[in-house]
Amino acid sequence: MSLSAASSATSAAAQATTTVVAVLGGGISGLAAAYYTARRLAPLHHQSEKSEHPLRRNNTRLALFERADRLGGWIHTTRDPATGALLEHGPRSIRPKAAVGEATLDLICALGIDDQVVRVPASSPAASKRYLYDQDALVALPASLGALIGSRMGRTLLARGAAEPFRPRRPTLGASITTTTTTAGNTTTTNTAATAATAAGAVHHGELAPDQDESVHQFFARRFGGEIADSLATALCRGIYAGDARELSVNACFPFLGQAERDYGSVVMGMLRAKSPKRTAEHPAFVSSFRGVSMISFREGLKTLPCALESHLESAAGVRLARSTAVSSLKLVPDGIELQTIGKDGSTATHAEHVISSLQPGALIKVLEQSTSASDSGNAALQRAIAKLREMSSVNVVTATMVFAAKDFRLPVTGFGYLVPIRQPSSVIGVIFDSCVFDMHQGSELVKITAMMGGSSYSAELDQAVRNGADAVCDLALRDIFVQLGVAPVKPLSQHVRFLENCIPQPTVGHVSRVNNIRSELKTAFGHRLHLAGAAFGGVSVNDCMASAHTVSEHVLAALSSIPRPQ
Ligand SMILES: C=Cc1c2[nH]c(c1C)Cc1[nH]c(c(CCC(=O)O)c1C)Cc1[nH]c(c(C)c1CCC(=O)O)Cc1[nH]c(c(C)c1C=C)C2
Repeated sequence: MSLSAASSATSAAAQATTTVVAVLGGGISGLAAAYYTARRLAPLHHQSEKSEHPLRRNNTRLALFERADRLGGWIHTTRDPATGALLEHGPRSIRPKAAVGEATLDLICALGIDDQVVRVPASSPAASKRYLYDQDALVALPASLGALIGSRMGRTLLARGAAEPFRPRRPTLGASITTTTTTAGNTTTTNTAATAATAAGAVHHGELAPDQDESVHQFFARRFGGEIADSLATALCRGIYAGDARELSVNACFPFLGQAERDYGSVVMGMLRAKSPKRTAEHPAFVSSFRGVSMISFREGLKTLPCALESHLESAAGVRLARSTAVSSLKLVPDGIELQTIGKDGSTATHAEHVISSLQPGALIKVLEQSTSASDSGNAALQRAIAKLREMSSVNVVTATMVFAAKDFRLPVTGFGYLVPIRQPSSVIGVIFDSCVFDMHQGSELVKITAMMGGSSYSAELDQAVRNGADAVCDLALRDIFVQLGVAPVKPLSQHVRFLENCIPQPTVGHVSRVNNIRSELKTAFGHRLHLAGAAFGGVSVNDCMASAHTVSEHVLAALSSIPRPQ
């Protein structure tokens, strides 16, 4: 479909406002998708100023719809009125590593917020020291080879690691995998038929050709043994997904592990030989200045990034940011998609040539349930997409950030924080030592920690505490934290609790094929005009969200084939 055909409004959409691209959702994925798309549409908009080019007639080239009145989604930074400490209620750091991290650095530079970046050097304790609270003891995760050899965990890991290259590869498709694991003294034997997965398409979660899938726990148990699976693997899955290693997919969560096994027959060998793909930086001097940097944030916290994207888009010609506006349905029409939106001024129709959804699966299902394709086969595909989306799940996380006076409370160790494996009874799944990581976000007279609770281990006890209010949640967290840290109980100066509903999508076993399936059904239902971005479809880190937004934006721009690429 040519751009000119697409931008001439149909009779059905005669009353509708028009746009070339509509973005659903104004979290970091939606903002990044809007930014990358608008940036590439902008040169054409200027070129078309003196012409009758459809983009000129179509004054809005990009519209973003967000149900809330605030943009930024889970990235939410505030200041504690009591102590002045900076509070991150969602993600709190970005890793400037690998291609996705470098792309974020380029974006930071392009947005002109490079002078506000704060850095955590890889050599600092915050970057190099992490702990496990396992079997009633706080143990350091070995950071160096020397430390690794000296530690009990290191010896287990080394013994397993040395044996790992000689362990057999995963059985082939259709064969069954038998895993024996030991959890809290109980031995469980799981016999799982290897899941067949299609290899179509590529998202971050599935750049591999996932011919088979298994849980992260099964993978670790098979390659390194039940002890490592029960301790390290369950803690790792909590520390990234607040999830359960027995349910999460190894192909989706740690694609490089399966790839290493496929390519080299061994994770250890694969890791030793792994080469990260080369990427050409847009701002090479800035990007290379982050060698030896492990994590970054901004002087005023992570909100600096969505706020900069928002102000950039606000001032860009032809871009409309519709806050407090929910999309209620989509309808495939001959030359695009007609969106029904509900805002402060009531219901409106918008005609878009392409739609990028960054909505979470739950919100997308609600929209799709009210939507229609153009044919019976399209509507059947739409129903199949909804059914597959319903198979996706996410978890609720409760965060409790507590600020103490440094004179009353000292952490017994420095570092990033600690994780609690599933086998260890605990009300917290992990604790971040915020003031060790970004000391500039609160004065040196304050100590700030964040307890992470819930996720796949959301308990009745936590639920009751949530119902009883913030003090009850903090009391529950501190009851265990003081014991785990081996310090005397002390009252915080201030405490802040957030209930983050469905905040982390869970890429469970079969995720890669599920996502490929949903994408393909939606292509049928919406004639290749509806595109998916966001953490549930492309990876949970801030970097992944922005990288998947970039990829989707490139697909849309390629589809708008009559738009010339800027020189
Ligand atoms: C205890 C709960 C959680 C902690 N962080 C998160 C949860 C649910 C969320 C989270 N952590 C990571 C990501 C990916 C994005 C990124 O910044 O790279 C997300 C969404 C990163 C991460 N955190 C830990 C590890 C091993 C990783 C993978 C990347 C890396 O190797 O650096 C460990 C970890 N997470 C938490 C703690 C307390 C902890 C270790 C001590 C908190």
